[in-house]
Amino acid sequence: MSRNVGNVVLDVKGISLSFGGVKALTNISFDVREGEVRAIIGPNGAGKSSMLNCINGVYRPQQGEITLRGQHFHAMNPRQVAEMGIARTFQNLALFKGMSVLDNIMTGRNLRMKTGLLAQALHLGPARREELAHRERVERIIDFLEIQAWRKTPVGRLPYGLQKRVDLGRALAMEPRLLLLDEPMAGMNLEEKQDMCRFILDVNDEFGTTIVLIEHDMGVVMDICDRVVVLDYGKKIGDGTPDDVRTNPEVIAAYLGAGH
Ligand SMILES: Nc1ncnc2c1ncn2[C@@H]1O[C@H](COP(=O)(O)OP(=O)(O)OP(=O)(O)O)[C@@H](O)[C@H]1O
Repeated sequence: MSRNVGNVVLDVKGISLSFGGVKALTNISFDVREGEVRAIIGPNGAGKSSMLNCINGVYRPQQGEITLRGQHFHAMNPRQVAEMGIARTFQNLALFKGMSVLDNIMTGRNLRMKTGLLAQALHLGPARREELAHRERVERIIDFLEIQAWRKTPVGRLPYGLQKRVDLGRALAMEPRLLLLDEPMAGMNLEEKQDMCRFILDVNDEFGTTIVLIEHDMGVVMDICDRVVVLDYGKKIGDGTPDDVRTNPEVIAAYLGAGH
């Protein structure tokens, strides 16, 4: 991969997380560099989603620390993490099914809205102007993701692959510098996967967004990622380029053992 990768932006150090007796993550460390596409892979239950949830402030690990551009965010809630420029999409879509594509993506702008809800509801001058500016940005995202034809369609009526694209749009509306994608290709057919890969690479290329993604499809991981972290039973068993991890005996054993 010939991508321009810079300094470390996200530094995960010695993270351990348990739920009662279940150790979801044990002493996990890895870093993410500016501009790279980084994957987290591993068999089911390996701890991948838990790791993303630690990064975006949903879970508070019992041990370890995470820094974004040198700033600690151990005690931050998801909103504060989002304000630092981290957005994410979810494995199980969390869209408002009855709302249009446009309105769903608009919800991603909430974080950036300055006027209060009351002023917005009353369409007061500054609120109206602000809304128009947000609308413009959302329309640009809709163009970028090539979903103009469904702007007014309720999201629940769209095929699954398009819903995933809307979910990506909502995350992009937050103007993240670091984008976390939880299985962006899950449940998609080949064509939808190819489209999603193209959009992920375009986001990375055109907006310079750093991307961390969880993915089960090894072909996708090998094609679009610069470096890969491999988790198994909450432990890190591999970390390196796609070629490094593909030939790592521990990784091969974990996947064979899990029946992949
Ligand atoms: N909120 C929770 N409460 C209790 N246990 C949890 C919770 N979240 C995750 N776990 C446990 O932590 C471990 C790691 O789960 P996690 O969902 O992070 O794995 P994963 O690699 O994302 O799996 P999958 O590929 O199936 O999504 C599992 O044993 C899971 O049951």
